[in-house]
Amino acid sequence: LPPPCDSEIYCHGDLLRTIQTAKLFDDDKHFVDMKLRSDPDVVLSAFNNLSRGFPNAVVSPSILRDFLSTYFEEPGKEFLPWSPPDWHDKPQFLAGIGDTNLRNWAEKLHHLWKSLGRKISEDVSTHPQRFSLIATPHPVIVPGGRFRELYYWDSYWVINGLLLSEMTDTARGMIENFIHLVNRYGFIPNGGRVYYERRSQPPFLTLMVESYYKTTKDKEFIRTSLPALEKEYRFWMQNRSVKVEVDGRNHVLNRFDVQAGQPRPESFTDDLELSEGLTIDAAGRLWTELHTGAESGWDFSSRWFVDDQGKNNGTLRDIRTSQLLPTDLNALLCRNERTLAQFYRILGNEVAAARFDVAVSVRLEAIEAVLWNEKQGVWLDYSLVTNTSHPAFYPSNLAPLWASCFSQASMGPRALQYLQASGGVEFANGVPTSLVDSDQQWDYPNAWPPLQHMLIEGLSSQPSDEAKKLAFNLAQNWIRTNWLAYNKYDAMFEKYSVNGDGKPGGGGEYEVQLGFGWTNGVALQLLAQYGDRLTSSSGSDSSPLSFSLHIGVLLLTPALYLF
Ligand SMILES: OC[C@H]1O[C@H](O[C@H]2O[C@H](CO)[C@@H](O)[C@H](O)[C@H]2O)[C@H](O)[C@@H](O)[C@@H]1O
Repeated sequence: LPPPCDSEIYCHGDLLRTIQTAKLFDDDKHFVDMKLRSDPDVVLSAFNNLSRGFPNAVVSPSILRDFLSTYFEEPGKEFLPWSPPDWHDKPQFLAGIGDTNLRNWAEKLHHLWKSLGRKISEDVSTHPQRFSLIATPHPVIVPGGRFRELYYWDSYWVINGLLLSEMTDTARGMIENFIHLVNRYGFIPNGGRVYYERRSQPPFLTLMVESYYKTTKDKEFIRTSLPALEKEYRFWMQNRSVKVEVDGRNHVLNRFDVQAGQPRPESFTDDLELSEGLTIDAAGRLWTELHTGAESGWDFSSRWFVDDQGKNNGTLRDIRTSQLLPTDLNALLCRNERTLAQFYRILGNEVAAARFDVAVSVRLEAIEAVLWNEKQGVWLDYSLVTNTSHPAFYPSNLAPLWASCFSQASMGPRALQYLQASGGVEFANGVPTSLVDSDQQWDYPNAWPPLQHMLIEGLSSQPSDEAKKLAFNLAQNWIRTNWLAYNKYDAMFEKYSVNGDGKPGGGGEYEVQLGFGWTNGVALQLLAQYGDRLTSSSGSDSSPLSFSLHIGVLLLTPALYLF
């Protein structure tokens, strides 16, 4: 299997292994974000000379540090400070927020775009071989903290926030960057670094264009974007789809599936340590699945663990993301297909629109046959190992509601019942990513902004008052959590804990990050949608009693959640 990219500095080879395993930095991402002072051949030959001076010996950390300061620059040098020129005071949506505390806070969130804007230095385009950063034609809004570069699915919520902030030029520039990346790679990499080059993230480009169109009504932008949107769609259908037979009928659904058989450069030692004791083949399979888990955006989660018996169980060593058909990815592709049909219709191209109508019908049939679980009354990830559903609760089980991709009207109310009985909406500080406390960051007790938003949007689009009320309660809980944390820490976080009011999330392989692109985007969207009703002072109807009972059950009987 190929390495994560071709670069012998940033993606494979002795230099990468030596520096990362010497653990000179707290975070492996530090080294692979450093800029070269000379071209790679010069640096590689200097490194070979250096190691030749120490036959059979480990080069000492101080010599490696000297080597790094001679040949590399600290991360971050590839950007110039950039304040988006279309930023202006008091975008209209602020006036719709009734609660004065929340309105003032929303204004501060609107200000944060200025601190997250980055312009890429021209040096990156003229000497690409000296950078791990991938040059894009327009400036970007980054998530923040260690995430110094653009990220794919994060940018959907960032762009929605920018559009509310009336920063349409910045939003358009970000979309054009992604179009540029599709044209260059045939798909959009996970993020703007060469070490993300072999994997993508959940495909949100079509929905970014939809958001931009809804704000600007710019048909011409749809026309110019469509070839790239089609190209990305083809990538997912040709490289990330699989045939599955259920009840004697074949269906095609999508999965995450990356071909890169070495440790992730930005988490090199984590991946190496995780593979200790495995054969070379088994280690290669594990690394491939780690890349695949990262492609899902849920890196990492017990959602992807499959033990020897094929059960949704185990630890990170049991990660088998490629062996699952995820509900959310398929709901997203269904929404993409429907949106592409609408785009073609807007442009008057009925033939192309009909092609995507057919894709939607085929997908709806597959979602019903493979992902809908009649017993639980919800959609569940489907295992290619056991040909059965994975029964645990994840907010992603409700993604077809968000995408409006279900074939029978009764499925909406049944999914609502499932959600209410699942235990997932009992928490006053957000909906956890799962009910399994695995110490991975995409698991209990962490709650992530995009998942809250998809759930709330899905519920609020349902016809029933009950679903709409739940959507509002979840929005109120989430805003309260973000707001309390902001007051305590003067910061927005990439994720929060459902335990404790205004507590940042944790777990996983890096410290919780501040900034934070998608968190700000989601908070602004909820403040705009529910601004007349949200308050800074109260929670929702969640009862503390059911919360503590739930925690009791969670800690005492984890096996319950496996069936
Ligand atoms: O370095 C570890 C991993 O970090 C990223 O993943 C997390 O942050 C991203 C940016 O906010 C987010 O898109 C992703 O969902 C998070 O899990 C990176 O995307 C991973 O590829 C990387 O391995």
